[in-house]
Amino acid sequence: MFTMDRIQGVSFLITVHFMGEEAPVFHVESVALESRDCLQNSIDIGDKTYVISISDDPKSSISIKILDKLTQTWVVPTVLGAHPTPTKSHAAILVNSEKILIIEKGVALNDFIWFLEVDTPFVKQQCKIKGTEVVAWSKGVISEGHMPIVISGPSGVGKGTLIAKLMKEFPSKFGFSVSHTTRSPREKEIDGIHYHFTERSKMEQEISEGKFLEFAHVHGNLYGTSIEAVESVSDQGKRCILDIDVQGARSVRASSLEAIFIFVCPPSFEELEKRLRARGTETEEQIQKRLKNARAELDQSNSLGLFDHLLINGGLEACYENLKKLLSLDDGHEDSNDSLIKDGKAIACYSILSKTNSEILLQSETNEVEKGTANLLSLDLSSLSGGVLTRTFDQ
Ligand SMILES: Nc1ncnc2c1ncn2[C@@H]1O[C@H](COP(=O)(O)OP(=O)(O)OP(=O)(O)O)[C@@H](O)[C@H]1O
Ligand SMILES: Nc1nc2c(ncn2[C@@H]2O[C@H](COP(=O)(O)O)[C@@H](O)[C@H]2O)c(=O)[nH]1
Repeated sequence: MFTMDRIQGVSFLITVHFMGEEAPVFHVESVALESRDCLQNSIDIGDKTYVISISDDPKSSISIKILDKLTQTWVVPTVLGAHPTPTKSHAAILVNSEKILIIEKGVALNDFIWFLEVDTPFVKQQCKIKGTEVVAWSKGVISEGHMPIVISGPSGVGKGTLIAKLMKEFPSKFGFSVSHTTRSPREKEIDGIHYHFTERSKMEQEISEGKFLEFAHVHGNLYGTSIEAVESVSDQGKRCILDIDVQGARSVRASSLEAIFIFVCPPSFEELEKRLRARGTETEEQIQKRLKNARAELDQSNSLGLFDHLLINGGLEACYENLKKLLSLDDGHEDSNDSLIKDGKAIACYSILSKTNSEILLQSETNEVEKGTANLLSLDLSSLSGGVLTRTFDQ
């Protein structure tokens, strides 16, 4: 049976402080830290205590037990998601009432930050579906530069064309989230590459099993993004691109996947119709349906807090350049943490130094300075709750 993997997409910004540069800022308002690097950590949230222990079972690296303090009963929850790499020592700290941050020691540098989701919307939904206590692992992704990108816009506006250009120019940086759909393949579409073409009943079954991050009825068919589709892109160390409709974008916004949301607009409705017809992939009836839906999607593009960027696809080259600009790909910009992330072989040895409402500060315990890696890492907690991104309107 398919086991559900959680998305490695709960991302947060990390500021890297190098020794010998700015003196580190210590926060007077830091909470007293109860976290220790050890085999077992326990975290209190409301009436529950979450006990996080190194497991004897080699299949699950860390085991979770929950103590209900009112009834003094223990529950072993259903644990969803790809588990952290087995390790000998970890530290845990409460981020907020929804998530516990786990810092693993002695694992690859790109694999040491994990969240145990205990009461996120995703976990609440899964509790309802399964009728049991549920917790879910999600992996911390370092920096906004690795956040998945959600691209929406009316049918025929050029989303697929823009994505294809991006993937062609940056094949090792981006990976496409292959959606499932119940629509029939077009002439040149390949199963598993453009879509996973599937039967409605099979897809509905998998949706009910919680295997989908989002799904929507679009132009008379069912479309959806499986958790595995996003997970398999991040497993390749690539930034995931999702081409989904506005309903799907809304669902992703409400999920625990931190992403950048871009809406692509046509220069005019007439031009949209022209492109849709010129593509020649739909019947007249389907074109009419897609144009009708396009009006509704365009109306929703301004929904408060939904899209971070609106891109107008007038001239293709100009629009593509704007897309690259807003993804900081135009100026040789290299993410400040890339040196840290690329070195998957380096071993993490960070402990939790301080926590405020807005950040958690980690300190390296080894002398990483000579190796050129970070001595202090600041985890920006504001981006854990949706990340306020600047709203740009590109022409
Ligand atoms: N800027 C542009 N100027 C003119 N034609 C364009 C432009 N961008 C894309 N096109 C053309 O418009 C048609 C629709 O583009 P595309 O298939 O990429 O749209 P889409 O938004 O992915 O549609 P759908 O949501 O239906 O998959 C294609 O034939 C493409 O070559
Ligand atoms: N909500 C979702 N929408 C999706 C997904 N995959 C594609 N789409 C959107 O569907 C329309 C039509 O696509 P087409 O390939 O039939 O032309 C388009 O707007 C896509 O963005 C998905 O997984 N979820």
